[in-house]
Amino acid sequence: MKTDQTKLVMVQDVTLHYGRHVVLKHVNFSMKAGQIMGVIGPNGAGKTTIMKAMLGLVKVNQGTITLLNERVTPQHHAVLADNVGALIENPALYPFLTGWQQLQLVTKNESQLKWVIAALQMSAYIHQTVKHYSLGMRQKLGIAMALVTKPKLVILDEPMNGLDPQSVKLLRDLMKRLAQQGMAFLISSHILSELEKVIDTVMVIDHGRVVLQTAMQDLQQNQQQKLVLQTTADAQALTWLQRHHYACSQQADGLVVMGVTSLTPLLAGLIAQGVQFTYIGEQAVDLETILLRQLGQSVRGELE
Ligand SMILES: Nc1ncnc2c1ncn2[C@@H]1O[C@H](COP(=O)(O)OP(=O)(O)OP(=O)(O)O)[C@@H](O)[C@H]1O
Repeated sequence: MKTDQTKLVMVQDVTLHYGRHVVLKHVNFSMKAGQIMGVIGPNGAGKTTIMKAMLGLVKVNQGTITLLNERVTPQHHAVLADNVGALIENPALYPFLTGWQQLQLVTKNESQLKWVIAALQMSAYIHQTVKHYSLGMRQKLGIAMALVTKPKLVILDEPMNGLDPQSVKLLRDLMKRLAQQGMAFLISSHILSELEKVIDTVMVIDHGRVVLQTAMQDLQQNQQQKLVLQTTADAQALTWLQRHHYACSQQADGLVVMGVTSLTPLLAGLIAQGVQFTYIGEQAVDLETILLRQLGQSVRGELE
């Protein structure tokens, strides 16, 4: 697989309506090889619909979608066959086939089949008929069908559905490895805490509009650092910090101090007061909190 950095996918000004209901409104984004983009948004926001449009499963009313510079529409989608793997909603599986036989519907290449079965740790049940599979086993098989040919782009709608924590980690690590080899992923999920461990770019859709699209690194860097201190004398420490103009508050996990750029004067000052530390750390800010803050700011920005 080539790690081509040029645009793999371009979605330009896509608008789509079902009857009078406008489901996607002027959606624009692009993806390149090796990118892992997360799509998040409330129920009914349009996440599945944009994925379906990219797969030529629904017709857009305005705008264009291209993959490797070729247009994708319900009538014109040859480029998808060799380059895209997808799992949208529930995997379409034949109950009386075995997992192996299902995978063979996608490819007969034995080394690819063996690779994906080992990568997703499915060998214990791959020769059982699918009607005996649990929800998580079916989901893994659906993911395996999307990955087996190592396509350039993999689209996964809620891939963590029904997976146990071990399988979630397995999938996450696998996606990261494949992305390093150049495979691009577009993934939707409601489990933000899981998504943030794997994606490098996040796109938030709300009411059919892209309301935020940003690199995770930028999102995290823009956040103010928060220091958490647990001490033997919190009240005394708080008084000293406030007197020295630190923005701080007493919270459940300790004293939280915002925007600390240099630790030494703060620690030296408190130690001089006789305060002893039982814990010093950074407060982790999760994706949900960051996004809510960012979205709050952008909504405020629009109102102002
Ligand atoms: N075939 C259809 N005909 C009419 N309306 C549809 C159709 N498919 C989806 N919709 C509507 O389009 C909107 C977007 O649906 P979509 O499935 O893309 O949302 P989503 O963001 O994936 O939601 P969820 O998180 O619940 O999966 C919803 O209001 C839905 O009711």
